[in-house]
Amino acid sequence: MTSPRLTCAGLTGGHGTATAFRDVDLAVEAGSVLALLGPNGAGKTTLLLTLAGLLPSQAGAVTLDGTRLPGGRPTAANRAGLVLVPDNRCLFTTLTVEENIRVAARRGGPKPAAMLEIFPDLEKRWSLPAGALSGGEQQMLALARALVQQPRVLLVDELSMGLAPLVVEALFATVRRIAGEHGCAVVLVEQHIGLALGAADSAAVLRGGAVVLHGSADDLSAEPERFERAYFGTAGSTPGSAPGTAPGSAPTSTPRENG
Ligand SMILES: Nc1ncnc2c1ncn2[C@@H]1O[C@H](COP(=O)(O)OP(=O)(O)OP(=O)(O)O)[C@@H](O)[C@H]1O
Repeated sequence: MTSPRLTCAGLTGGHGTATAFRDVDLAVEAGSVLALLGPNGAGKTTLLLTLAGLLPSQAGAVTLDGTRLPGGRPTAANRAGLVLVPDNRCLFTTLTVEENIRVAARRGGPKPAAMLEIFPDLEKRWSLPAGALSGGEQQMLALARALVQQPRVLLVDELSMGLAPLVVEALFATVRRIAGEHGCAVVLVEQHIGLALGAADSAAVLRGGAVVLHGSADDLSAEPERFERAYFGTAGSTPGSAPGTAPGSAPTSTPRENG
């Protein structure tokens, strides 16, 4: 039996001595997408930064293909194949699109132009500074910079931030393609619940630093009331925040509700 591409077990972390999330167990298979959802301040970004080694964990372990990663060591995590696309995209705004990808590329890896196969819209922007791109194009460039590193695990924070839903939908389709064709495991931290569940294989809801619901994306989409209870901690509904109609919502397994 093969181990999942990425796991965390009993992972607890935060900022300094303050704990932002605790006892998180997750597993993501190669080629699949996990959506990490939850209200503001739930601890999603802090968890993602801890998985990427940018913050030290307070307890627990992260493994990649069965090998434990040293906590709090971003370079080691990156060398092992973990690549983070942060919510601020981290582009060099005065460098061209091509230069942005080139500085991220690894020796012996794909050439920057190979990224045009996945992001053809960047071709007409190839020689422009990244700062001159639209928000959606900048997000494509951020993903291209990640992909040129041939990630085994792609961690994406708030892909949808500041973008129109149609642009987000296209980007999620690209992320799905990246997972499928490149066989990497993807963790998406997202506020856009419906679109994220539509793009993901599995999802976890983090609230108050704890995973309160975890299951297949189809199952979570099929049970909006249960999802909202977990997400908001109440039985009430908030228009526009419920998971949208994810495709293929037939249940395949029962979502796990924790508290
Ligand atoms: N740099 C920091 N220093 C200290 N505490 C922080 C820092 N960043 C975040 N926190 C705290 O950690 C907790 C979790 O924040 P985090 O940003 O991980 O949540 P989130 O679920 O990503 O929220 P959002 O969806 O609003 O981005 C919050 O209580 C927040 O105030």
